[in-house]
Amino acid sequence: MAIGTEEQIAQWKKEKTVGIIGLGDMGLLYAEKFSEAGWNVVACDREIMYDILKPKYADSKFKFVQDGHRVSRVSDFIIYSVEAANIEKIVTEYGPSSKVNAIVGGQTSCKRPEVTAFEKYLPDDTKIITVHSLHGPKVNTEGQPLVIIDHRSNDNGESLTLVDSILSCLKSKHVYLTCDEHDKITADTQAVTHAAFLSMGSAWAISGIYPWEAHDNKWLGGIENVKINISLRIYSNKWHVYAGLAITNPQAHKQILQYATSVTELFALCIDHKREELLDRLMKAKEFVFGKHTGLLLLDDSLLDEFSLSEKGRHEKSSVPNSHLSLLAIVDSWYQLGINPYDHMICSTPLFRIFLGVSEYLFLTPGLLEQTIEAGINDKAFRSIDLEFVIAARKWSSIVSFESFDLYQKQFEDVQRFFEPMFPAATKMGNDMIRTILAHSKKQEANDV
Ligand SMILES: NC(=O)C1=CN([C@@H]2O[C@H](COP(=O)(O)OP(=O)(O)OC[C@H]3O[C@@H](n4cnc5c(N)ncnc54)[C@H](OP(=O)(O)O)[C@@H]3O)[C@@H](O)[C@H]2O)C=CC1
Ligand SMILES: O=C(O)C(=O)Cc1ccc(O)cc1
Repeated sequence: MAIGTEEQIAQWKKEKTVGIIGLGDMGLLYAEKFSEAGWNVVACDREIMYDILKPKYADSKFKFVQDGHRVSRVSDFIIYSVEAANIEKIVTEYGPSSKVNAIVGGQTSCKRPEVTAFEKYLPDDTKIITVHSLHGPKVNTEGQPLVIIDHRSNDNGESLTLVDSILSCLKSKHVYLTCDEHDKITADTQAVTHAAFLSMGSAWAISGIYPWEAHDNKWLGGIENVKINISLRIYSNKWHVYAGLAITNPQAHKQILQYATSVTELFALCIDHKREELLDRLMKAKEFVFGKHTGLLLLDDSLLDEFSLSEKGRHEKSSVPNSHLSLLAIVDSWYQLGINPYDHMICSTPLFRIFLGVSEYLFLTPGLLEQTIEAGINDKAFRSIDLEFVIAARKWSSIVSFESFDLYQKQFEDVQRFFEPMFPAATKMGNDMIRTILAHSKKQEANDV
């Protein structure tokens, strides 16, 4: 990271303006952080919302204006923090108002469509340096990966130094990539992670199950708490974030399809009682993904026992062996696609790291994988929910490959309604759980050095 000298930054804070178009969760996070750090910030939301939102931002440190034209005209670094599906339309509208020589970027989760819109609609004098914070708005920005893509600046790093300096107040880890490197990595990491947790939520909802309440202790214990809390965390968010990330990234379609295929094939091996074939396939996947693993595990199951959404779950310890189809399938997908998930750690979201952590725990805890395979083959207790999980994984994959934002929204919101009453408790529990996991993984990193 090349940030300016103290004097240079102090001077820039007097002269330069940062513009934010779209004051949703991420835009507001940036506007508040930058203005608190002493930068001049001008921000807007949808024009028709101006009068309604004006009182809300009256006491803010940033200046709230009517629309993206007013942001663009005065800003030296403009960030579009809007829905991915609307990026082209919004850049068409405000792009031509960009200040001469401004640096323009965005926060959308897939960069090719965003950069294509910038190339098409921004004046030639503008520079394109775009960003992506690899975490949600409720996560502490400190130490999280922040991707920066210097796509068009041609000024020997001068614009990049300004951008790095502005972003430095987030205290994130700056990761420099090209647009296509970014989209490939996020397809490998985020898109498949979301597909798995979305499918779990769909399967529970369609079966009318609140897993933390199940009388037969099927979803008790640390790994189960992770599945429940992360799934509910995703469903408590806005559907367009996940839809945009998966649908607009062609590289994600292939990964999500492979995940659905792995889920289906592993389930078929279980119900056909093809034990040897299942074992052989999972051992190959284990060797490919975890063969070179040394040191401590990212996660410890017992660390997570207390994060149950039910009183009973926090106190009772006797869980039943689960077939863990969702976790077996992710490791199988990585193997089938030749992806080493550890290669992407530098550029990973908290949810991806947690998903890798529980998969690693399942495959590397002595005896657990064998117990899981046994449950998958012989225990009928999880059959019906596993069947719903297979259907859900395939449904999500079809929706993404048909690029249907409408179906995505409908499918997402159906499940969202089912879990809605639990969101306040799940958000609190999920935040505590993620904080514990992140603190634990920092300790592991220190131990591994
Ligand atoms: N949430 C997350 O965890 C992360 C999201 N991202 C990405 O960042 C972007 C923003 O996400 P997020 O903040 O969560 O989403 P939000 O929906 O909270 O924010 C988007 C905001 O942009 C507003 N908007 C829409 N059209 C315009 C316009 N023409 N002019 C000005 N504002 C407009 C929206 O208004 P309205 O609601 O009325 O449409 C909304 O307030 C998305 O592309 C998302 O994929 C990236 C990292 C993390
Ligand atoms: O951590 C995750 O995967 C999240 O769900 C939050 C998130 C959503 C969209 C992004 O572009 C980046 C992070």
